[in-house]
Amino acid sequence: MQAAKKLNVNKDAAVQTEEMKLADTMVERGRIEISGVQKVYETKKSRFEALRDIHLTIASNEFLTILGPSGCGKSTLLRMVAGLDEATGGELMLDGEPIIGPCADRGMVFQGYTLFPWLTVRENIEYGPKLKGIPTLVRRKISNEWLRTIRLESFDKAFPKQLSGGMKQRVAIARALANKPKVLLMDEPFGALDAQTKLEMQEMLLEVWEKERTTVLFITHDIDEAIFLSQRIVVMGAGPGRILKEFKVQLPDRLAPDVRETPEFLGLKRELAGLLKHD
Ligand SMILES: Nc1ncnc2c1ncn2[C@@H]1O[C@H](COP(=O)(O)OP(=O)(O)OP(=O)(O)O)[C@@H](O)[C@H]1O
Repeated sequence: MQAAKKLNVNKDAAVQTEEMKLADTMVERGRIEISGVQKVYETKKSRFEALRDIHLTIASNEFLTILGPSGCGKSTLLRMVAGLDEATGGELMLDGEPIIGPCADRGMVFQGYTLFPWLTVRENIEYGPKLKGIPTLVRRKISNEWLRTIRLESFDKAFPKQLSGGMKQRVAIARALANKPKVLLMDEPFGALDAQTKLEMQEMLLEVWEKERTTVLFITHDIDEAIFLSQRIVVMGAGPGRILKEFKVQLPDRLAPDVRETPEFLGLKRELAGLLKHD
């Protein structure tokens, strides 16, 4: 009887754990809703409409890229999602809550290197968890794992000035994700890198995203980069900034060495180039 009871208790606990796991996967984490957003820059003498009537929903765990020419308002939109800038019309929500300012639930990686120069690589990665009060040993485990993922284990004690551009951006990604944000916001993060390093970084980001499945909002004007990385691409046009069209990206095998030569990749590339040329 006792044994049966014990068994039952264990079974209940196991079922409970499974149910909790299931509930966890069902919770929407990192869903962004942008509804009718407008941005007007106004001074006493001038009025400039940077964004008009933007409607966009980014699903939980989605990798979405905004592609568009210089000045179409990509960064303005991303800054609003980050809570660094306010819309002059419309609404932005994260998981059903209005976005009213910056918060640790949105990690950011920009083109300019944004590491703390006075902290080592490991300290940069542990910065967010430390602010959250995570104990030293757990922080060490988190940073060890990230140092392995970004292949910089032997640079743990190095300072940002001792790193190459690509290495700095790897640390910036690790630092943003070590904090377990709901959303990762990336504004041309590889824009300043040489072509080869850029390709390596794109592959690393894809690997990390496959593992973490954080919602990513990525900004670029590089068509190849957008196709390689994204599940969906939203093309914006300028004057005023608005959404022109969106594309679902379906590639046979994204990490195959010849992915950029596949008919799917080249066909989409042609279509995107045509759209950007005619806007
Ligand atoms: N603070 C500001 N005051 C006035 N105009 C601004 C301000 N910030 C941005 N703009 C204008 O809004 C428009 C959109 O700028 P934004 O930086 O969002 O474009 P972008 O698509 O990200 O460009 P890029 O690819 O060159 O970074 C531009 O014409 C820019 O000049």
